[in-house]
Amino acid sequence: MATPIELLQNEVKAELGDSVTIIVLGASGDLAKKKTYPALFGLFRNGFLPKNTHIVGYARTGMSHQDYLERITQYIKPGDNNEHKSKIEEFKKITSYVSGLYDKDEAWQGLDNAVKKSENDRKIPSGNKHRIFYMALPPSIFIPVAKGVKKNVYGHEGVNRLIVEKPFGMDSESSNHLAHELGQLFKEDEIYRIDHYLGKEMVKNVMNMRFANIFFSNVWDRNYIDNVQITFKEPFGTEGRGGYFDDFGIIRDVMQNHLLQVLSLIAMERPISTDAEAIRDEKVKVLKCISPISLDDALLGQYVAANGKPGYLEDETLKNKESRTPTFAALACHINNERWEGVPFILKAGKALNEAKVEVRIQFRHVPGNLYGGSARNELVMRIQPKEAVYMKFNNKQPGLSYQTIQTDLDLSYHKRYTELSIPDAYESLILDVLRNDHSNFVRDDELEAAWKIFTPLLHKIDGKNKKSAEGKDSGDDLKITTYAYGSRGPAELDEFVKSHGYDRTNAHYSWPHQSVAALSNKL
Ligand SMILES: NC(=O)C1=CN([C@@H]2O[C@H](COP(=O)(O)OP(=O)(O)OC[C@H]3O[C@@H](n4cnc5c(N)ncnc54)[C@H](OP(=O)(O)O)[C@@H]3O)[C@@H](O)[C@H]2O)C=CC1
Ligand SMILES: O=C1O[C@H](COP(=O)(O)O)[C@@H](O)[C@H](O)[C@H]1O
Repeated sequence: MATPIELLQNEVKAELGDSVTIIVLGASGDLAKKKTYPALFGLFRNGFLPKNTHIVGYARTGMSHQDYLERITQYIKPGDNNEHKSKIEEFKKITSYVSGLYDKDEAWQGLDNAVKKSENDRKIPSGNKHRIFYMALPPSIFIPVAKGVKKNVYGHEGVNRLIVEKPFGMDSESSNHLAHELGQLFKEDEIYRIDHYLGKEMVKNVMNMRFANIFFSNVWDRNYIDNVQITFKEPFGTEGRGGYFDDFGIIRDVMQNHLLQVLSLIAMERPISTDAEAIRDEKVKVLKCISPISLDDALLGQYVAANGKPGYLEDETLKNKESRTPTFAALACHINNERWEGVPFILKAGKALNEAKVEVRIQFRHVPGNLYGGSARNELVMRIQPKEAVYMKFNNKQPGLSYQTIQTDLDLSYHKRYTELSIPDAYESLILDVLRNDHSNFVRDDELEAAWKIFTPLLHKIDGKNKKSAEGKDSGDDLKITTYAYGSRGPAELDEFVKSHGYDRTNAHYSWPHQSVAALSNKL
């Protein structure tokens, strides 16, 4: 019987046979060196790339072959054994670099010639000359690059796939424009819009957890769940990325995409199958039930200097030194359907906070007529990072002579349970999905449209705050942006905000990971 790894390898083979050319556009950039090439190496090392693979890097920067190899391997984790080191050397042999412009047909033809030469050198038969284009580029050039590729480098003797990185537009209008332009050039099934959160282990686990466990199905609705929080916390600011970040803000950076994707997996109905379109159909349906976020449901903040760390406005790369762009937001989404009416889904995200953490926290209702008085509410938490875990806060008799009810947990911490496991990076998993032609973990065009509708009115208000009129007023005057200290838990108003949306910590004196049993008994 085939192992899980062999099954995946077989799926790649069924799709691409023995050959593919992967073309990394923007190969000189940050994403390419930090994520794309290390992920490609991971796939190569584990035998997922077809045996006749070549990777061509393309960008404007002139680089020697040696410089290119050094650049693309600098973020590959150094292995502790010779086999790993020799794999890196083998990996270097299957890649080359072409330098050229993004707006000249001759330059693209130069790339096409290099790809054709490589295909001929590898003696790839017609029909198997598959080409995968990975756009690791700034969004400002997505459309011209897609046009150049389609006109000059698109293959006619095999399949073509185009991987696009976020951001997919700035609002509904620009996103629809991008979708329209890409749609003129590539078929929807050739396009893979990456949201790397969909490649994270715990995010991929949401469907398995929800739909492979009977005990969740009957409690997964407004009758049992009081509120859901999806939280993203980073302990560092925008240092060095202020130029990019200021045009986007925290909502466009991680909420409209990463956190909303997680929300749709938690909230969607059961798909008719695990087929990509079935899953994406359900995600679109639930997104369409969410009303645009109102001002009353938003708490926005920007970090200020504290503990020797600079405030957002002190970031040297920031052009607008009076920027009102939020670096923190808590937003309550309301899903107007039979399952979720009255259950707020609170998205919270911030830079320069007190810790690194991404999690989903589902808080259940109080036990009606509880025999044990005011016991704490149950919570189911999916820790996405760091240290993947699923834990359930639940109430239990205090072990020993006491009859008290105490809050404790059922804890599935991956690093304790799966000690031999090394979880692949999200990008590795997603590029493998492209090779297997599985769109489940990629964003469909109508999903994007529905997602932008939820955020665009609020985003336009925020954008208005950065645009002052002649009288010095801004068009977002009714919108408050508060401050919080670098390294804090966020704005002081946050606890009140989540409380006002139902989050209740009465009698919850316990925090995960659990205290030792000895520590508990000492407290008796
Ligand atoms: N960096 C990261 O960690 C993440 C990035 N992303 C997304 O990935 C994509 C790429 O990001 P990243 O690698 O950081 O981007 P970079 O700014 O590093 O750009 C990638 C390459 O594009 C070329 N380039 C940059 N600016 C321009 C321009 N104005 N006109 C033409 N070419 C330009 C440069 O190559 P050359 O000049 O050599 O042609 C550069 O090396 C973006 O869409 C980003 O949002 C998503 C998640 C994380
Ligand atoms: O897309 C983005 O995500 C990162 C966070 O990704 P993670 O995998 O490290 O959780 C975020 O830092 C960045 O601002 C944003 O553009």
